[in-house]
Amino acid sequence: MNSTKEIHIFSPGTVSNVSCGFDVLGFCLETVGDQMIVRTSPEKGIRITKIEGFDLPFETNKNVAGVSAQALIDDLKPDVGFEIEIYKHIKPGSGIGSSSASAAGSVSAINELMGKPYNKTQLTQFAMKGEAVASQSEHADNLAPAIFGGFTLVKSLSPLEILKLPVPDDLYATIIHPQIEIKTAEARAILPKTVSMQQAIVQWSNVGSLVHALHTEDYELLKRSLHDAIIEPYRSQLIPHFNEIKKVTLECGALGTGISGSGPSIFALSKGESTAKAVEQAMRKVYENTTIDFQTYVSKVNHDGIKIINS
Ligand SMILES: Nc1ncnc2c1ncn2[C@@H]1O[C@H](COP(=O)(O)OP(=O)(O)OP(=O)(O)O)[C@@H](O)[C@H]1O
Ligand SMILES: N[C@@H](CCO)C(=O)O
Repeated sequence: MNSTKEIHIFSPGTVSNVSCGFDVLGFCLETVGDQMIVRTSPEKGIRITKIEGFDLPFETNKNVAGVSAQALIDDLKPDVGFEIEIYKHIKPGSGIGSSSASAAGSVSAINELMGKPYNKTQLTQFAMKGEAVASQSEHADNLAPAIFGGFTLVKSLSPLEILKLPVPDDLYATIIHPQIEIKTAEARAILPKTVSMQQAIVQWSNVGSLVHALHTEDYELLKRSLHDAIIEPYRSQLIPHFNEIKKVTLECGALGTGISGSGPSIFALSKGESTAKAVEQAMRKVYENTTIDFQTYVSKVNHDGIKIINS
């Protein structure tokens, strides 16, 4: 192949866990994400040639975009190499899938450039190699919604099986991101190694009913399912004013409020944009009375995942 081919993509942020579904549930955001440009090059291998937005490693074996891309080309053995440019808008360590956006983005872009030799599950598998570098554990609950779009459930990691779930039409997410960094690896290290039977029963009942609520567009059931009996009590201690934000957003009409991924971002789900915006104002008020810098977003759930801007 002689001529250079190039693709420009939007790689979305994602909310994983969704309260009750630690390491299995996630959904994709419409308005939050990175951009990436990937092009073929005659020189074989992967090179990260530009990173804008945040200070991240250029070394292919340290940047998740490079690790994922390398996993793909180790399998595909293409007769070209690839240059990757990352325009980062999602702060690393934010809890809205910063590392996943890069890991999912590089493999999806290369797949497009090479004529789609892999399906979405295979792309997720390659991207997991990158995600493992960031969080020191293999999990796919941010990658799956970034690659498949919508709500996803990671049914199993080995073999990797991902289910795409329906998204109720009027569902909106509100996110507040306090500008502190919580590394996924550290937020995992504080979790208990075992859970009680009583906690497990509550949790799997909530996961089951949340999935049913998505299928039936039952917002009231969704509300009764968005609870986390296991992880939240530990991780919420790392997030300033978490309990207050939870209280005011629920008072405003949010269906549920929880930690986005491993935090520090907090997400709420609401029925309707006007409630989601009221929830945003309620969240902002809590941090406006403190010295904490923050950003907020209101977003529909993105149905398609990674988007090709042009190629
Ligand atoms: N391309 C990249 N984008 C983001 N983070 C990267 C990238 N490459 C390497 N990293 C490293 O990954 C870590 C951030 O990943 P981490 O999983 O902790 O955060 P996150 O992706 O925002 O969180 P979450 O998965 O909870 O949404 C940082 O140490 C960062 O340096
Ligand atoms: N499920 C993961 C997502 C963070 O990447 C966790 O909560 O640790």
